[in-house]
Amino acid sequence: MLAYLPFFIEGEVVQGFGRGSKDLGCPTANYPRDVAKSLPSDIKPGVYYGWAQVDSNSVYKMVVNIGWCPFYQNKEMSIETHVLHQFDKDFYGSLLKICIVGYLRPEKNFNSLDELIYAIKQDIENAHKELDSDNAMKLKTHSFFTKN
Ligand SMILES: Cc1cc2nc3c(=O)[nH]c(=O)nc-3n(C[C@H](O)[C@H](O)[C@H](O)COP(=O)(O)O)c2cc1C
Ligand SMILES: Nc1ncnc2c1ncn2[C@@H]1O[C@H](COP(=O)(O)OP(=O)(O)O)[C@@H](O)[C@H]1O
Ligand SMILES: [Mg+2]
Repeated sequence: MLAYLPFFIEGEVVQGFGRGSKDLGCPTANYPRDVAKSLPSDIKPGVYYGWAQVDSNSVYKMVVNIGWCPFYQNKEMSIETHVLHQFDKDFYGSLLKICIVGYLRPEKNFNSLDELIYAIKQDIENAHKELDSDNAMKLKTHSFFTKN
């Protein structure tokens, strides 16, 4: 787990591996490699939940996967945020700010894509619940999201 939660990250949204996560109903906004490299070295890979803001727009709930995606065996660590909001269009090139509030589970390998999709659905449900707590709600209005 991140020893220092809440943890704040900001950076540009770039192209990922284009594995069609949109087809899975779960697009993930990827950060550039240098943002992943700047994370504390003792970070625990896994699935976290928190708040996300694209440019200076509204703050929404999110789930974020930090790690190597064992199902796909990525060579580099990535940070991928799925915002729990239906956007009208893509936002590549935008500034994405996230506040990581809590930890859900370790990254896992799966026997099939369907099992990965099911796990992500559970993560989204759990994130929704956790983020309704008073302590989590306080971070939604943190100055990180209001200052420019
Ligand atoms: C909430 C969430 C949980 C995830 N959990 C795992 C996991 O346990 N194992 C894994 O290999 N990948 C996991 N992933 C990452 C997916 O494999 C990843 O989003 C997919 O590779 C799409 O990558 P792309 O954006 O580069 O196309 C998770 C992604 C999200 C959003
Ligand atoms: N709710 C959402 N959460 C995250 N990204 C979204 C969302 N809706 C649209 N997008 C767009 O989809 C892109 C990610 O799609 P994805 O299939 O994961 O492709 P890539 O492999 O390039 O990351 C994001 O960069 C963003 O522009
Ligand atoms: Mg992605």
